Amino acid sequence: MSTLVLTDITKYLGGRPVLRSVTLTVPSGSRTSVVGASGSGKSTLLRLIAGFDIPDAGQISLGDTLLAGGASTVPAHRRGVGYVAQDGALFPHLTVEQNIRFGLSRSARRSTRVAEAAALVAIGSNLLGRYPHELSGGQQQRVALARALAPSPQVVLLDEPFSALDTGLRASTRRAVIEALEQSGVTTILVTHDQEEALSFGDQVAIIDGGRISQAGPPAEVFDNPHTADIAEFLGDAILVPCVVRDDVAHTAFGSHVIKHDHRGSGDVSKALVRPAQLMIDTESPTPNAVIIDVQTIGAKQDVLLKIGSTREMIRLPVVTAAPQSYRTGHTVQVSVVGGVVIYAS
Ligand SMILES: Nc1ncnc2c1ncn2[C@@H]1O[C@H](COP(=O)(O)OP(=O)(O)OP(=O)(O)O)[C@@H](O)[C@H]1O
Repeated sequence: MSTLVLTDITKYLGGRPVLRSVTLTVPSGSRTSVVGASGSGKSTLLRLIAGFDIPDAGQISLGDTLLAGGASTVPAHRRGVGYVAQDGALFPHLTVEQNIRFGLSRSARRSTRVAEAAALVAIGSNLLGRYPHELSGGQQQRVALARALAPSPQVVLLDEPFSALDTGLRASTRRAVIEALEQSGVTTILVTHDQEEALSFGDQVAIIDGGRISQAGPPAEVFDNPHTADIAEFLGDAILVPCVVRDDVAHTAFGSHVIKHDHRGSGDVSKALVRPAQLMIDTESPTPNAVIIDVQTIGAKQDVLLKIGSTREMIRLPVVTAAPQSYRTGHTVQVSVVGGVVIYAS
């Protein structure tokens, strides 16, 4: 078993706490993404797991082995942890084959491990003799993953491995990497500042903010039920509208809604989270509740700015439409919400 457990990890750098009481469990063979803004502590967390640095407090264990935080620390090269850096960090003077072989023991070098690892990341034998500069960015990242997987590590750490790739290559490389990780069954942590990447990567997403994990759980659950309004906004387009709660129903300028999750705590004034995908616009309704303030057409998409009811609330809504003329500045429409809302204290 290679379940990775971080317990109460704290790390100071330059006299400042960079990680504060971080607790996270990554079950054996599963994938977790850690997402946070620049400087939130993501790379520091990976460095501690890899063994490049040690925590000031807390423990890191892998299966039954205490890696850090005990009487002694297991050194990086004995941890069974592979690491893939942002730019792949391939050795430029070594071929693909030599790069993948680099971390293998003498006996493993003679085995079929190099060919297996290359095949796992879909690097064909025709590329094995090439040097890194003769590969595309996506191929370089896949070779870097093959090099990390070749020694059969228990854990692989990916530090923003797709961020240097352009959009199309990024999506295809990500799919190839996920497939290779799935086949190898290795426990994986990916750190990224890209919310979509984090939400689509694995079994668990952990949000890190100012060195603390603010929420962790299955991606669909975390997206559906962000514990704070800040997390809701961080994870994707969020409309937060004032609401009044009466008889366990949330009343907003859009109408009345079922409350899916209530995070008001002791606060009484509240706001409701609505995702743009929940909004329906009816241009023919006899009971309009919003007026179109501005429309911008970008190809098949329209960006519609609406003023809701008699409030001062404005919302900007991306709409895909086959009939762009439906939305005109000054027209009234009815906006309704499909599904329930999550509410927070204001
Ligand atoms: N050696 C160091 N000495 C002092 N402060 C450091 C050191 N290394 C990192 N920091 C600080 O620790 C904080 C967390 O850094 P870290 O690199 O872990 O963040 P990150 O979330 O990975 O950021 P990015 O997405 O920009 O790579 C930052 O504020 C950074 O300035």
